[in-house]
Amino acid sequence: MTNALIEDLTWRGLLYQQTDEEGMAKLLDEEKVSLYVGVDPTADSMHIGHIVPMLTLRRFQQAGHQPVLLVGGATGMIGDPSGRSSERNLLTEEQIQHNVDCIKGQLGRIFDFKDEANGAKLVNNYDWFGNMTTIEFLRDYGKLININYMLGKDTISSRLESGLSFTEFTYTLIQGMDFNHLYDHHNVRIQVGGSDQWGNITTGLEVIRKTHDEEAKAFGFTIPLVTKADGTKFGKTAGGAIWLDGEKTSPYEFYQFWLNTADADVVKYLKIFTFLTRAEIEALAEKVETEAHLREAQKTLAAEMTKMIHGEEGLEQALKITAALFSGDLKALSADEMKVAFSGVPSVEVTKADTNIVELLVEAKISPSKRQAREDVTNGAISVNGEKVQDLDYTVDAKDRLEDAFTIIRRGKKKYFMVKFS
Ligand SMILES: N[C@@H](Cc1ccc(O)cc1)C(=O)O
Repeated sequence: MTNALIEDLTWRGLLYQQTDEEGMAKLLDEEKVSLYVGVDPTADSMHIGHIVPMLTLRRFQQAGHQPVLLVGGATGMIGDPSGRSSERNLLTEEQIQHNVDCIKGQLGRIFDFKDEANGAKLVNNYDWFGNMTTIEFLRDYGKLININYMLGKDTISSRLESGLSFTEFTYTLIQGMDFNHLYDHHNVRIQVGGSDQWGNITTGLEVIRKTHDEEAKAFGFTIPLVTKADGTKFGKTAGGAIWLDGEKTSPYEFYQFWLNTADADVVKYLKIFTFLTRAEIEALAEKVETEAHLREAQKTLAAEMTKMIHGEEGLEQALKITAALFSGDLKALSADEMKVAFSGVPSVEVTKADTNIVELLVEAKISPSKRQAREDVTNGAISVNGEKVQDLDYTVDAKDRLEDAFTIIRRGKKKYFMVKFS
């Protein structure tokens, strides 16, 4: 019998390396298990790369298994060298505590913590490392792992030339001890991680093997790196990473990020990121083939993701701003929404408070020359805060300042500029 969950994960392309494919499938057929994924609090928000293993765990939860989410209060203080070419800077304890709190809040948007049978559990590895002594660490755990074994790991060997501190070198053992701890105390049988976590996951299995008898059975698998068909890096825009925190990446920007997915990637992302069913995704895939210009798959992806992370309200705001920018009619937007809508547009500073529109266009380099600026105005190509301005003598002044701070100028159909007055 094939396991329906495994079949679904395979179809979604979520299984990369597995320590024991058959063993894990058998386990999942026989029992409801607990499984875990960890995240280090290196920032005060997760970004969309972090959520792929989380969403995968959520799929397990929907199938009746129990997710255990580890926030690395201890490991965050050490720094995982996996997938990094240089040593990390250490964060202070206060920063880490703050980050842990922020991340915990975000996990609530993805998981169900309430279900009596298999509600998600949250753990922090600082709870078992905070008071461990050096002697205990070296005698009880250091002895379990051979240096040669550790040097065999890509994440370690690849850093030997460029430099790797003893601190980061031990990271894999610390994470391995987590797996062992969760195995013993939370009955966790499977660890999931991004593709760079293979080395750390297998160290955990090694620790479990060494501290238990033959009967101990634990598994691990990694998830492939999310890629883009054009070869550029997924999840990054010119403005940086796409964060879950709405203050860092507004719901509108978040929505736009997904909406801009290429046709070549959109079906893959629907599988990885959404909880739409196979039939629903296949129907959308069909539309990418037959009526790609309608971008229904992208719109669905963007709506699903924005709703998941920012709720109905966030989605509504994103749709409202999107519609306003598309039609050029900004009147429906509040000053606050204007700020969100234009946070990504080029902002230019001008010095004079009250400026003739033509001069302003030139000074802010919105139009390339004075002649062009005049033409733009008379042709009706210029609007100020969404209102067309065709009068060459128009003065942009305090009445045009949104929140007393900025003015939105549009040139042509889609080019927006935020003008600030200094
Ligand atoms: N090392 C993982 C995070 C992690 C930390 C502790 C663990 O036990 C598991 C995973 C990462 O950097 O993504």
